[in-house]
Amino acid sequence: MTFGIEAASYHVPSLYLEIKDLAEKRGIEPAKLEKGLGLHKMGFPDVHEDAATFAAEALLKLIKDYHINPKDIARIYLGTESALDAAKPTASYAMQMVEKVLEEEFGERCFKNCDVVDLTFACIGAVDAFHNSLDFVRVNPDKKAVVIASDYAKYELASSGEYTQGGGAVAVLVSSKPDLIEFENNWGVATESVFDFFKPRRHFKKENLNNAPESFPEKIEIFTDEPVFDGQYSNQCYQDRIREAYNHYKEITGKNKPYEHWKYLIFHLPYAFHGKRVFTEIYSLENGLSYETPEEQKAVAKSEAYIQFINDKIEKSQRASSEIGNMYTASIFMALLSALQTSFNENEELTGKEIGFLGYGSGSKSKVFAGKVSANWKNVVSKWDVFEELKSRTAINFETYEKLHRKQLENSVNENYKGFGLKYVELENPVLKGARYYHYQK
Ligand SMILES: CC(C)(COP(=O)([O-])OP(=O)([O-])OC[C@H]1O[C@@H](n2cnc3c(N)ncnc32)[C@H](O)[C@@H]1OP(=O)([O-])[O-])[C@@H](O)C(=O)NCCC(=O)NCCSC(=O)C[C@@](C)(O)CC(=O)[O-]
Repeated sequence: MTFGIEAASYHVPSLYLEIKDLAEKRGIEPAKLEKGLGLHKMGFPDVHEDAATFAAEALLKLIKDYHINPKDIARIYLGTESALDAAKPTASYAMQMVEKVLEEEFGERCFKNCDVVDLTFACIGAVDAFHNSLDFVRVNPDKKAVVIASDYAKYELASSGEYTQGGGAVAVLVSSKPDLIEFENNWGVATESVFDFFKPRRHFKKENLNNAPESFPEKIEIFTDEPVFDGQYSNQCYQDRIREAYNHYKEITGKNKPYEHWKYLIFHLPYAFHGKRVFTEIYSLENGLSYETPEEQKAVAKSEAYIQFINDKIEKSQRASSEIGNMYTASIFMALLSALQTSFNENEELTGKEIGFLGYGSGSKSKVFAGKVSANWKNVVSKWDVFEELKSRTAINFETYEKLHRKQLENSVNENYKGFGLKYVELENPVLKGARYYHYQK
């Protein structure tokens, strides 16, 4: 029996900012962002969009496109680091939104017996949900699981993370009928607790706040959606963890140079060119090349053989990322969709080809694993149109972007949007304060 991904869908934020507009306003050379990091557009959520609406859109699309009976979904595990609540899972919001839309066809509470939860480990949380759900279907081969990766990658204005912002969701159906990719059960894992990127409770003292009212507590702790991070250190942690997880994968499988057997290398992409920039180390180790000095490292990156390797095995997975930015947990899944969509559009045959995955989540952990493309993959991919759909987003200017970022807009940019949207957050009723209410516009 085989296990893996039976179907997949995605959703991206409805707005975007041209990276060159951001570069100009921040006094950064556009070529650094476009040619150095591979960034072209930055996906950005409208006022009514958040990680729950992205997840709901991807889930509804999955169910509709592949004619899934929602009652056959035994669990919905959602990987996110953009949780809207520290107790109530974002998955429960997404599930409720979709349940309402499906009510007419499937009756009330079609997810009544569905196991729903969030998993969090920065960008690798959805890989963890996927790993766990694969185990679940291996034990229960007659059951189906949905894994959703959904996030909004937001950084402080004018920080070095700002140009890597993005967002969106990918949902996959995991089952014993892996029409897209079947996965082997080998997981290279590497973990180390570090502070490369994290979202702690921020501490504020009353004495440091301007005009704090008398009733204000002396000290408060709040979560913000903007991380504390050290960019170059996070690059190093990423590189170290994927090397360790890759070596662990080699150890447990006994495979020699596994990357050479992979048609595509699918990375967690915090920005489009990250995978190809960091893989130089593993590539050098595998090929006996010196990798000590910055000059040696540059020489590997610029070598004809490495450039050919990138063009063959990584470039197609970067394309969606260049148009969206970091999707945190969803980035690795979107990198997969990007590569498969491109192969599909180019009429390439992938059946039986092996794909390697290198996941990373700050804080920090990497998982390295592999799967094989199934004979039915084209039927699954025929439901997507990733690059065409990206063209239907609305462009925003820099002023609108800053207002959205600062939460200064009351109304959505696209007021007549279709699909799920946040209607309001309860602020008065003491027993519902903070509850979020969503609706669906046809
Ligand atoms: C990612 C960094 C650190 C990048 O930091 P940076 O300082 O913007 O860029 P850089 O100096 O590292 O690289 C710039 C590249 O542009 C090139 N360049 C320069 N000028 C030009 C020019 N004129 N024309 C052409 N190319 C140019 C330059 O040569 C270089 O390319 P290289 O040669 O090294 O390949 C920053 O954006 C950042 O802090 N981002 C936020 C954190 C982050 O994304 N970290 C990534 C690893 S951690 C991770 O992936 C986890 C994460 C973040 O997703 C969170 C989670 O797990 O939840």
